[in-house]
Amino acid sequence: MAETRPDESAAPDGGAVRLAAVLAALRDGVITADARGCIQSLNPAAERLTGWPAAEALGRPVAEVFRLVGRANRVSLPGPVAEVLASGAATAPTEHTLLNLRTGTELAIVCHAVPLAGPDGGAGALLVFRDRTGERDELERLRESERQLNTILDNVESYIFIKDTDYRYRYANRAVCRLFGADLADIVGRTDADFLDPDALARLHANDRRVIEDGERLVEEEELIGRATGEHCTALTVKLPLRHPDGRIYALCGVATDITWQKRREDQLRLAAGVFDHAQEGILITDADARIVDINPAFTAITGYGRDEALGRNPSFLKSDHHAPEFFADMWASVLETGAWRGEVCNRKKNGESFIEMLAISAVPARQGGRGYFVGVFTDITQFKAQQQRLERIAHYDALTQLPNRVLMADRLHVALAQTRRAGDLMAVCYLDLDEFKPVNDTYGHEAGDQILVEVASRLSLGLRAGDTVARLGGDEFVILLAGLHDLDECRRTLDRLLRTLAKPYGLAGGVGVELSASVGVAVYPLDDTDADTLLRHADQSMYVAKEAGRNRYHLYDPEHDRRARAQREAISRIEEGLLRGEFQLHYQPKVDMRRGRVVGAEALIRWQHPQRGLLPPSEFLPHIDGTELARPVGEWVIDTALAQMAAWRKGGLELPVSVNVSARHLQSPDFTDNLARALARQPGVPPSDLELEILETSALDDLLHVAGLIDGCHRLGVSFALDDFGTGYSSLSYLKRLSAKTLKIDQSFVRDMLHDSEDMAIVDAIVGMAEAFQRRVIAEGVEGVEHGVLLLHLGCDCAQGYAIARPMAAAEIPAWVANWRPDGAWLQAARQHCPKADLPILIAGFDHRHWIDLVAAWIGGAGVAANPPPLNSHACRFGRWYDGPGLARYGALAAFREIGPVHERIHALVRELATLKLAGQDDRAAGRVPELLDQRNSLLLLLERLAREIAARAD
Ligand SMILES: Nc1nc2c(ncn2[C@@H]2O[C@H](COP(=O)(O)OP(=O)(O)OP(=O)(O)O)[C@@H](O)[C@H]2O)c(=O)[nH]1
Repeated sequence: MAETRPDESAAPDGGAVRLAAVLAALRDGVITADARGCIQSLNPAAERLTGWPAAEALGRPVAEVFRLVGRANRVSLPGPVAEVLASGAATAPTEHTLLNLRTGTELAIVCHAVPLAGPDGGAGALLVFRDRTGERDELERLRESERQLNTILDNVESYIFIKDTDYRYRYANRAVCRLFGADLADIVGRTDADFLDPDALARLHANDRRVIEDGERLVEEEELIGRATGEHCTALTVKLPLRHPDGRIYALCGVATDITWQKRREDQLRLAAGVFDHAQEGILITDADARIVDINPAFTAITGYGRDEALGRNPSFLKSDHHAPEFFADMWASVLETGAWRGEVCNRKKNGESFIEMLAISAVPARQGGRGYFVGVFTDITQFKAQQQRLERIAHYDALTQLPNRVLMADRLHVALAQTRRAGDLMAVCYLDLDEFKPVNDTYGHEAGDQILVEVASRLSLGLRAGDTVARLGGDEFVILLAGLHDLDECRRTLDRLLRTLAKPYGLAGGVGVELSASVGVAVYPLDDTDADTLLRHADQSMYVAKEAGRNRYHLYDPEHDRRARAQREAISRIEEGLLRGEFQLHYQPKVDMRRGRVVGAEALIRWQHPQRGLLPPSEFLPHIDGTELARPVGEWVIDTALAQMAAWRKGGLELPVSVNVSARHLQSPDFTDNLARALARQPGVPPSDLELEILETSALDDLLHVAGLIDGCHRLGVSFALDDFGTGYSSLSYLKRLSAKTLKIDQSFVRDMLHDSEDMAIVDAIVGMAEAFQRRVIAEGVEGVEHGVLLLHLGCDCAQGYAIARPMAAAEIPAWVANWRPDGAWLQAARQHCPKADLPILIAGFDHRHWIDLVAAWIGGAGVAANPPPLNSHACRFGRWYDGPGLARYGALAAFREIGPVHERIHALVRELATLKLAGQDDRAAGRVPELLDQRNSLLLLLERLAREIAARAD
């Protein structure tokens, strides 16, 4: 702005007028102030800008009219006039905000002041200011617009950049910065070589040159790969030259859009289209209304229908009559409900041929606004199905008879079993095997055999109900499943009918007729309540029973019999295991000569030290192996062990003969004698004569002659035999005669009861007599009381074995027992005394009385009255019955006999007294009188002895 110098005007009037005109014309406000800072003049622009008319403003301080506030902080400022007046120097133009007091309007101004000499010669100041509000707003608008542009540029996905003619970046938006991994400041001034992968550089540069040098506008696809970030994209780049107004190119502007995703999508679509076109599977696409909208070439290849024939139609035009309408209804229900369906469909081709396809339908959900569609993919599996059916036939049917084979039969059996369980009726599994089929084959040839098998299959099939199954397992074996039976009779009737049918002649070529029969094993569920496999096995087992029973019959499986047989097998195998594990041991029961007071031997008795059940007697396990193969190894173990024990005792100075029990099975094993010889040889210190073999007289020695020979063979080795349990068999006499056993062992049942059973005594007496007659030794088993021994001695049997002598004991206890054993006094006395057999009843009457007294004493001494008392009537006790009966008849004439009666009566009277006391609860008083009772007993026994002596004396 030009300085106003009114005081320097050469022509006051003209100059003043011109000056006023100039001032009036100026757009800048001009204010002059005197040295005090009061306004001297202001031009119209100043009036307008400050809002102060000159008339009001003149004379006022400048600061009142021209009020300045800071642009940023809005604090009032002193203004340039004050500065000039204070400093005397001009101020530089400064931008401010001028507040116009009058209007409240805020203006942006630029102002400066210069010193000014007033007309009075005093100092003053000239203030010049211009309204810049319009310019400032424009600038603000420009800045705002730039900010917006940057925001847009930085937030678009596209890469936007400007390069100068040296191909250096002048601008890059944030997308570019991201791709380059650099800030804008680091990009500006650099070239692509600094940021992009070298591979793409040459092509990019060529494009840039076409724009910069040739002025072309390019639209190109470019690969952009950030060197630092590795970020990669395919971009569609638009590059255009930027020109000066004169047309010169000064820069290149590029906008690159990332089309990577679109490219991929395009690739995918291309791929999908390729798959669609080249797939082997037929593909059809329908709209939501099931109208075909597309098919692929394979569809045409499979069905024969071209696009024109298929498009717009419902796929049901392919359907055959194979499926019911419900099939398709279900199919679509599944597609709509689950979005998919998969299965086999039989359709019809254009040429009318039906084919089977494996079809998968998928519902493709609707996009926004759309209705979705369905895709069906199918493969022609007709060939495969045919092959599968062929294989299935081979796998499940017998090629010769066309009957179900074992596999299909097993399947049917499982199903039938489940049905039977549900229905609660019976099912029979019948295992049928032709009888003597091999000879038919051998005689008439394999082909004839085949013909018969086919005929058998046919007869069986025709003879059954629809629900039954007949299957051929192979060879001449068939299985028949009879389901829904109400009772066993129904099963029997069917089997009888089948057997009759099969027994009819089979006609062969040349008029030959062959007759055949069959054997059938039958397991009936649920009588045999087991699983399918086991039923079949049981039927098979029963078929063998039918064969063994004579063929041409059926045999029903018996579960209980099988259970017992199984238990038996398990027991045998456990015993075998026990033998291997050394769980068996021998105990020894001494045998004595009661007359001479000598121990004459011991019987070895097997025991099983069972790990769980403890020590088991032979009755617990030997019956299981009786007659089995295992009898031999167990028997051999017994002989070996007994011989080893005898050798051990001998070493300790005890020479004790031992007898062992030998089972019939063991004895009759072919190499028995040889094995025995080897066992003896293993113990050379033991004389064979010390070993005695006890064989059961009852053990059904089938072949007496053979056994007799065996016994003789063993005798030659020096080993003797005893017939055990003698008297219990049917042909004891015959055995005695035929077998050269040295010893007879009287069975303990006779010995035990002979005191009370005169018949048993008679048997014992007879056996002793026989032994004497045949010159055999005799020994009694089961001697449980001293009286048994006494009676045996009187009967002439000196040797005995039994609990009254010793129980079986461990081998280690035997030497001490032998050393300490003494015979009972009664035996020694009986040995000295001769008692005619006819008078032995006196002896027995004595035993009876003694026994009765023992019972009475025990009853009286026992607590309470729980047990019944022995017979109290003197004629009811065994002694009384003898006395009144046989005794009176034989000895009634003897005084010694008659004396006995009153004593016997007194004893009974006393016992009745004691019983009364006991029953009255006076147990102690009753017990206190027992010695009195024993005294009276002794008196009676003395009288009996006297009677015996008297009789003996008379006999002498
Ligand atoms: N023809 C013919 N024979 C067969 C076939 N399969 C097996 N065999 C014969 O059938 C016979 C079966 O005989 P077996 O059941 O063992 O004996 P079997 O003579 O019937 O005597 P048992 O069954 O004891 O009454 C054998 O000779 C086999 O060679 C076949 O497919 N065709």
